Amino acid sequence: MKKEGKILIVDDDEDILTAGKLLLKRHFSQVSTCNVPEHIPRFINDQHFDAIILDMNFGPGESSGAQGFYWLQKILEIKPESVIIMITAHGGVNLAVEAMKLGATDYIAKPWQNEKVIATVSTAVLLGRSRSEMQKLRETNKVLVQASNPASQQNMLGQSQAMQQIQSLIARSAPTEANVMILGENGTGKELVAREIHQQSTRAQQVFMSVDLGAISETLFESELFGHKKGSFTGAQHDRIGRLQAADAGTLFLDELGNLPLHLQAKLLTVLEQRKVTPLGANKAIAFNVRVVSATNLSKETLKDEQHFRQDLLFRLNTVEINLPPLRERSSDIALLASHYVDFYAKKYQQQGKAVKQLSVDALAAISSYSWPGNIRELRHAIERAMILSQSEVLTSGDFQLDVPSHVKPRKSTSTKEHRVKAEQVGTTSTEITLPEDLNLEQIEKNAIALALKKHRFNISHTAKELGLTRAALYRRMEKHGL
Ligand SMILES: Nc1ncnc2c1ncn2[C@@H]1O[C@H](COP(=O)(O)OP(=O)(O)OP(=O)(O)O)[C@@H](O)[C@H]1O
Repeated sequence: MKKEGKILIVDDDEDILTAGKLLLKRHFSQVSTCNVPEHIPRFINDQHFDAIILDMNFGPGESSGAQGFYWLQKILEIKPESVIIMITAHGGVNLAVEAMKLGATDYIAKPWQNEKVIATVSTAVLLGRSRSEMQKLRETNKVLVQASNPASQQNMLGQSQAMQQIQSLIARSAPTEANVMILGENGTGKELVAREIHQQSTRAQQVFMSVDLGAISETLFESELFGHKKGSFTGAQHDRIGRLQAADAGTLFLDELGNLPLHLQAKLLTVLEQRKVTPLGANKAIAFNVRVVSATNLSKETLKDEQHFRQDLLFRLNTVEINLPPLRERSSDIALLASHYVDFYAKKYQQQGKAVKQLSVDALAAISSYSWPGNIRELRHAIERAMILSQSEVLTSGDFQLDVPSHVKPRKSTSTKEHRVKAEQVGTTSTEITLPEDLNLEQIEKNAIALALKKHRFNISHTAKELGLTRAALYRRMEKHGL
């Protein structure tokens, strides 16, 4: 039976070409021949060959091998992954050895033995196919890396003294291999800082792998991070590479580190110390090389409390510590951020006929004095919401309704059909939700999420927990409702 394999034979001797083609055609799916070496570039540029069989000498009386060496190098220049077998004259082993030093894979000595030729070419074809597979994977990997570090990523804005210090800390620590821990409330921009560190590091061309430790269930922790072998647990139908290995050579961003239970902290520490990971069901550890950037909204005090966080893991991760201040402590950045997001959403909603272009002076004053418990994420959402709802070109303070989100504000209605739920029933202190008359489920969901976000000061993990959702599911719903 014929094997898959595309082979090119290059020789100026027509008898060799005919004999080679007849022999190999019986065993491989495609055999092409070329009797003029100058045509090689056209052949290999036009199509892919798993193996190329190349004569050592072209032209009568030639025996130095110079032309063979020349074309060998030329092919490798055009397609470095090419697998080349040299044809040498009887006794030309020394030349073959030279050729292999220059990158040839093997050689066939003339006169050849058919079985030996088939065996040599079969091995070369296998090698050629795996090299081109590798090449494809490398290309795919490049695209994925670019997609994971999009150029369109939001720039870090902020000119306050605090932000200038953060920028300087990033610039100094990014080019080193030091592990960095970013502390800050939810929505202060920890992930943005992590991406910035990656971008300014020597690993910028490699992958940025984000792992949301708050979103991975305890049972899946090992399989997600370390990977698993097929059959290692019920449902493991294929081998799967873990995130640590997938991040190899790049930056591993451990988000929501504070959500990791103590026993999993121990496991994480072990693999980070050993820089080796054993996938579930495997018996061999695999080395990996990552630079770790982590983030948490836990306070320094909580992190230093052994009941919450292993101190040995803390010391491993916080070689450099970056403390992102809440937005209320850098309110001089609010105007810049707000005008950036007004422009951003003006472009986004242009097509839908939204005319908003700027903030009024009173709007700017209102948002500058608000405390923004959800930080920049809340500011961003507040601007988007105001722009969606506003009918005019200028946003006023009324468009923001900053003390309580507009959709959970009590209405002064006396309708007997209106159902009111006291705030205590959903655990808030002062807000009363008004359920709409038609009990529209979408609206109720939106209200519940907005209320829970506010209650938990935009802490995504706590909000998700209270709502009985995963963090990822909560993010999806926030996106859907424009929250
Ligand atoms: N300095 C900044 N300039 C512009 N946008 C910012 C800045 N910081 C944060 N943002 C925006 O605010 C939002 C929240 O940022 P990010 O996700 O990085 O915060 P976080 O601290 O990691 O949040 P969480 O703790 O909830 O995961 C994002 O939309 C981000 O683009």
